[in-house]
Amino acid sequence: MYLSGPCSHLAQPLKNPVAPPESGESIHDATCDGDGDEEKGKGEGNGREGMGKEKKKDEKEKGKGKRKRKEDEIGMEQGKNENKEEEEKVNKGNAGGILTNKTFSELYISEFTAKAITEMNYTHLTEIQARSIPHLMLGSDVLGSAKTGSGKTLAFLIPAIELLHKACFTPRNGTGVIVVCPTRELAIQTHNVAKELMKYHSQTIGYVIGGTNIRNEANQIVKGINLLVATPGRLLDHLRSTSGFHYKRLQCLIIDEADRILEQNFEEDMKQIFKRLPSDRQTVLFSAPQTQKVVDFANFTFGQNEERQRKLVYVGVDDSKLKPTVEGLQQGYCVIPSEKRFLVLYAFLRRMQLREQGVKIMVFFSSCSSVKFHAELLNFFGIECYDIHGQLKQQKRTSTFFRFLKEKRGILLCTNVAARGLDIPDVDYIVQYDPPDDPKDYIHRVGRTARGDEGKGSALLFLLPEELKLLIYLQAANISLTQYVFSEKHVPKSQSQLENIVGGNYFLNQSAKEAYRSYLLAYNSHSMKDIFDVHQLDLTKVAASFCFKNPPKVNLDLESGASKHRKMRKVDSGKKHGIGPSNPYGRRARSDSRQVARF
Ligand SMILES: Nc1ncnc2c1ncn2[C@@H]1O[C@H](COP(=O)(O)OP(=O)(O)OP(=O)(O)O)[C@@H](O)[C@H]1O
Repeated sequence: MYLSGPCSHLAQPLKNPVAPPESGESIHDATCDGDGDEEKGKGEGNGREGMGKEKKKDEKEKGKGKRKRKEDEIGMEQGKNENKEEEEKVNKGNAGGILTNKTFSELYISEFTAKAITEMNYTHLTEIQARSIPHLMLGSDVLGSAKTGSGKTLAFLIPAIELLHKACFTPRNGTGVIVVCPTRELAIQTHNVAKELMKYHSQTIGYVIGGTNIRNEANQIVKGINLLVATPGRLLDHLRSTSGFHYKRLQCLIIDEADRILEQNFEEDMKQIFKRLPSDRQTVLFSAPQTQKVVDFANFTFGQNEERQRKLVYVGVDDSKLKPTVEGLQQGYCVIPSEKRFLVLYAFLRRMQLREQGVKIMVFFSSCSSVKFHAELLNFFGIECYDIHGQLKQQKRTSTFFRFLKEKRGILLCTNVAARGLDIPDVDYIVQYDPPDDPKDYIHRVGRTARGDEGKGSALLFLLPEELKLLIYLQAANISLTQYVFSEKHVPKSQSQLENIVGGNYFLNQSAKEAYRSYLLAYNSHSMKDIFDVHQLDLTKVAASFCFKNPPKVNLDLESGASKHRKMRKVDSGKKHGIGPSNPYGRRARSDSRQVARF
């Protein structure tokens, strides 16, 4: 069931009807970055075929209480009713996968979009798509949440493109849809997916992100970009200073990874953005589940507007499922003393590299300096790897990202800048060399693997003995990890043995010191430092992992922090929690029947 013809109208009237199109007017690609790199990654992750045919009734909704609480908080009466009906209508189309039995051909969408979807090899909708697209197409404000890798991008892009199509937007009408993404790479990737979906449409598309030439972007914006993907800071810059930016007819504002937008301290920018954009637009928020932040964000977005809050439709796909990570993900941790961490990482990557079939690995660190240093060191030792972090020039960041995206095998060292939303095909392993900030960060990092329908992957968390308490916090978020122990025979005994293996003699430079310093800083300013035994860190051992025989002097300026910790130590003295390598989740209550598998 496709709607054909360029100007069929929405079931509900548009909020800001646009002027009729001028004949012959169109800019087919208003992409704002001269660097053609983003094109290379186009469609990489979209060729998933083999949609399951097996039909299986979905489990009845569980845990309604939890969702009810969320709904009450932001007054989503309408959403509650519609969700119930939707859940009953949408049945799973494949066991263990993310697809439903609903097909794209059942959607009331234009033939242009339908043709593009077919060419992208999508036939069935995922659950979040099946449940949110109908509401979005009716023009409702929607708050959508579903696990990582479950197809949220298409869920908001398809209705947005249909909206522009039905309203017959032309460049002259300016911007009709804005998609806000928290990171530059995610913005580029979202733009690429939208571009592929809009291949047969006449509407224009572009993106604006920090770190690129603002004047080139402004020139494109002035020509008219109907669907604009943007990072918040750069969007605000254009709203403030690009005089020909025509956004008064904006129909829809979409915010992807909404919780992250608040975390990254974009609140002020977002407030300014909301103030400038027409208030009668449709507003759409998408995020991973398990996050109170999204509810906060809905409150923040709609403020005092009770009417809007009441009408907001909440589509929470995985709220009733206990596990916040996907089925195809195998997850474990290993306890490694600091002086051995690099050696274990080296041994792990070396073994993976020797595998015949290509293996794709992402390794997360807590700071840019650490990524830089470890990339330098691993490349020196003959383990080729890419690196992405916030201190790289945007052009390098973008080109590295797309190179890794295309690789069949390879290693990417990164900070959390690569943790959210990025859809990198076929990542086999996520290694967390430094711990995540909190369970939510953990979920997003491991969400870079096992993506899409029946995706599979593994995640390995490196923990120092001082960091074991983190497992309790993960457990509280229903994330239970298996313990793995590295066989010592594969791990070089010491750094000097490693040097002998590669026959090299590398010199210590400023980057080692920088990395060591930022490691200590990250450790001390970690948002969950309260749960780490920071004061027990043995600096000599930590320094050894950065190739120093003796800890170098670094100025951390942590006087107050240190005394706070000493005080905390007094309060939290002894081993009340009972955590140790043999009992990583701490003392158990009698009723606790958790199983911890060990090897
Ligand atoms: N209907 C579909 N059928 C098959 N595959 C799909 C479908 N929709 C999306 N996918 C695939 O699933 C993968 C994940 O999609 P997407 O990036 O939209 O997930 P997400 O929910 O936004 O994840 P995150 O929360 O990490 O941002 C992509 O590779 C995409 O091509």
